[in-house]
Amino acid sequence: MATLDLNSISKSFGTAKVLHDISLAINDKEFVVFVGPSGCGKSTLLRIIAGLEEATSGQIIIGGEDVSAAHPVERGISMVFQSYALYPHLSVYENIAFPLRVQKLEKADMDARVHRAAEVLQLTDKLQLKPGQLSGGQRQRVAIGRSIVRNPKVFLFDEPLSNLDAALRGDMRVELSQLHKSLDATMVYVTHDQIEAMTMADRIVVLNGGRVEQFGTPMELYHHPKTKFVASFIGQPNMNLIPATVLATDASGIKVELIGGHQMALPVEAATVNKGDKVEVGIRPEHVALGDNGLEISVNVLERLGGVSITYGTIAGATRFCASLPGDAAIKEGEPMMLSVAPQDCHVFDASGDVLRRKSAPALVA
Ligand SMILES: Nc1ncnc2c1ncn2[C@@H]1O[C@H](COP(=O)(O)OP(=O)(O)OP(=O)(O)O)[C@@H](O)[C@H]1O
Repeated sequence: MATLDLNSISKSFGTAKVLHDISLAINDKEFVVFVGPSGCGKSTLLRIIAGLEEATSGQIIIGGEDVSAAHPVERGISMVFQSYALYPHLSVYENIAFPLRVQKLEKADMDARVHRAAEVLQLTDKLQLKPGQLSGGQRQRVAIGRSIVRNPKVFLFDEPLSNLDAALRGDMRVELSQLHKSLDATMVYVTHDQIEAMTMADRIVVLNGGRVEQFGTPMELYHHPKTKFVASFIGQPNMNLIPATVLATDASGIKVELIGGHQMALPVEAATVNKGDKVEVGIRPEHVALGDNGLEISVNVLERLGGVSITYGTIAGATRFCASLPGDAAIKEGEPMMLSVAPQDCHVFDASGDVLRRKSAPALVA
């Protein structure tokens, strides 16, 4: 069993507190991704799990055992870095075997483990080559091979794909997901790329300013973001946020007027807002349709991608609005378009950025 529990982890560098009381329970064999903007503390948290950095307070529990004070090599973890950190003068075989030589493993056992890792990573015919003769993706696979042979309880990845070009990153995402399935291992993966997070994770931790904003499955974060920060971080293109004023509240929801004058009845809990309050209504670009009676958008730029038409424009001449419409939508750059959106697809955020919980029943105020 390789569960990983973080109990109230905090970290300060001098007077700067960069991690605030982080507690997470990661399941055995789970693929968890830490995501967030630059400087939010992702790498520091990963390095604390690895034992490369010491937490100011809190505990790291791996497989039920408190390893907070243990040396990195005693924690049963293995870390893959963004820079592959391969030895250029050693062959692929020797690079993968390196940690086993340090452990003074018997030759036959070492040979078997290196070949098994090479097979999983499709590097068998590259074992005699030097890193300089490999592509970026192949080098990263060698670095992963070096971590596989140690049979760690938990794999840690720190932005392992960010040195690769976009196409190769896409291929490696798929390979890493397959690797996770074939190794049946617990993996923690750091990235600032929300597409990597959405496609690979069983669950995602969204970090913001050293705090956990939300921990959930990709679809929980997409459909039920708890904060404006999560809502705008997850999903591509980003969620639109439209300033609005609360006109009325009652037991069935709230009625708002969006900037530009469009009024909507939205089925959300009204407990934390009052008439006259400013809120923001979040609408995903893919949750709109061309319609007669709705939001009026001036289209500034139109991108036709074949399968979808993406428009960038404004509401009321100021608030930016992006729409993603299926196929060759009947719209033109420089012209206004009317969009409709279903109330149940709207998210409402109060002035502090917290979401107003959606009501399960779709009853609306009149
Ligand atoms: N050794 C250090 N000494 C002082 N401050 C540090 C140190 N390491 C990190 N920090 C600070 O801690 C904060 C979090 O850094 P961290 O590298 O964990 O962020 P990150 O989310 O991984 O960012 P990025 O995506 O840019 O790598 C930053 O403000 C950073 O400046």
